[in-house]
Amino acid sequence: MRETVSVALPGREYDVVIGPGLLGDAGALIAPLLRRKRVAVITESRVAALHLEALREGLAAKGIAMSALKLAPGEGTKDWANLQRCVDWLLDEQVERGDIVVAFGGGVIGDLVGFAAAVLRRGVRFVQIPTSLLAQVDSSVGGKTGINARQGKNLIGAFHQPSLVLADTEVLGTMPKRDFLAGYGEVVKYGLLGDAAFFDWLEAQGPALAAGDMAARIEAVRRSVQMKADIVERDETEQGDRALLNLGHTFGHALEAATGYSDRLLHGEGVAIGCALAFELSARLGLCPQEDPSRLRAHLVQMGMKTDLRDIPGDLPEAEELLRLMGQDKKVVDGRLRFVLARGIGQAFAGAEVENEQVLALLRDALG
Ligand SMILES: NC(=O)c1ccc[n+]([C@@H]2O[C@H](COP(=O)([O-])OP(=O)(O)OC[C@H]3O[C@@H](n4cnc5c(N)ncnc54)[C@H](O)[C@@H]3O)[C@@H](O)[C@H]2O)c1
Ligand SMILES: O=C(O)C(=O)C[C@@H](O)[C@H](O)[C@H](O)COP(=O)(O)O
Ligand SMILES: [Zn+2]
Repeated sequence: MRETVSVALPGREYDVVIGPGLLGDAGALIAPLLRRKRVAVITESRVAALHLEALREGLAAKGIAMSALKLAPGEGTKDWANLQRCVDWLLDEQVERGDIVVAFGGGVIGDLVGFAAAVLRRGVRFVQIPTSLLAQVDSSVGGKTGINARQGKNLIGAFHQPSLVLADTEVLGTMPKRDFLAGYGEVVKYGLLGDAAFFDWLEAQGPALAAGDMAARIEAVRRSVQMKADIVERDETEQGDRALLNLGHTFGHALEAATGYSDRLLHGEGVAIGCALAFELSARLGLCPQEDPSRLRAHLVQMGMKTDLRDIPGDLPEAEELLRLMGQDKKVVDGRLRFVLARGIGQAFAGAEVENEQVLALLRDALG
């Protein structure tokens, strides 16, 4: 039950290995990349308590020594202070240019540690060992790394591809349900953006996947990663097609900013709500039939996920303020928002210009 997806970027090809029990084999899988038998692992306390020993043992099985830095869990860790902490620690550990840094955790750790590796000694190689569903299906692949700024989400960062990704689907067994379902928001995104058959499959298999069915988990990770790899191979630095992976994010990132990157709204929850809004906007603009946003919402409800602005606890700012926050989106051109919209499920397209009034009307209706 092991799958491998290759990301074929010229000169920087790497494998994404997917399946149960990979932590135990981490030493064998990482050893070919090493010049000396040691790695510096950066993780966070929740993941460390559950899985760091298994990783240590897996590395030790091939005589690889491991030192570890444990950060605090949560989105707040993706900041300047923790970037500095990572870089300081890696320098204190005398990590050389030829060494490997390991990011062991969810998307927060992957983004932060990948960025630290990108700037350390002007770039050292790193391995992603994603432990959350979101990180396995999305953030560990494709090389977007970075931290959040006061002004908005992921505004400081670099493209820095990992040298290897090990997605051990067994570690997903310890994920809290809410975090797991947030990651499912990105899985649904893949069906919506370019693969209607995958969306059909998720409608049928989503509940089994959430209940822990290993074959379903491996299949969901494999299909998502394969789609991401195909897109990243075509457009590594988001000059065109890669923006498809941003479906739902213009809304989602603004909502994360509006809720202070707190646990009122997790990234994947914002993406799911953002996808619902993007489909609703597409239907209002006559781009897709109204059945599509309805079908999407029905599936999110079936999975027990948030679908609406009204599902976010606490007060949200008014529509005008949400639109202002959306203005920090990296797809903005000449000060104007560009949306990823859809002509139907599995048929997203990037670069859509929409009048502010139409976005405001949608947001006002959604805020109720
Ligand atoms: N670089 C990219 O392409 C990309 C793509 C998507 C999302 N992201 C970023 O990823 C972040 C969200 O990632 P996330 O949802 O993994 O968040 P996260 O890293 O905060 O992990 C979610 C929660 O799950 C816990 N956790 C992780 N693995 C676990 C396990 N195996 N068992 C028990 N608990 C576990 C963590 O401690 C945390 O509380 C956001 O910052 C988002 O911007 C980046
Ligand atoms: O890999 C990509 O490209 C994505 O857009 C994937 C997203 O799921 C992810 O959240 C990404 O970090 C968002 O990128 P950003 O450029 O909008 O910050
Ligand atoms: Zn995302």
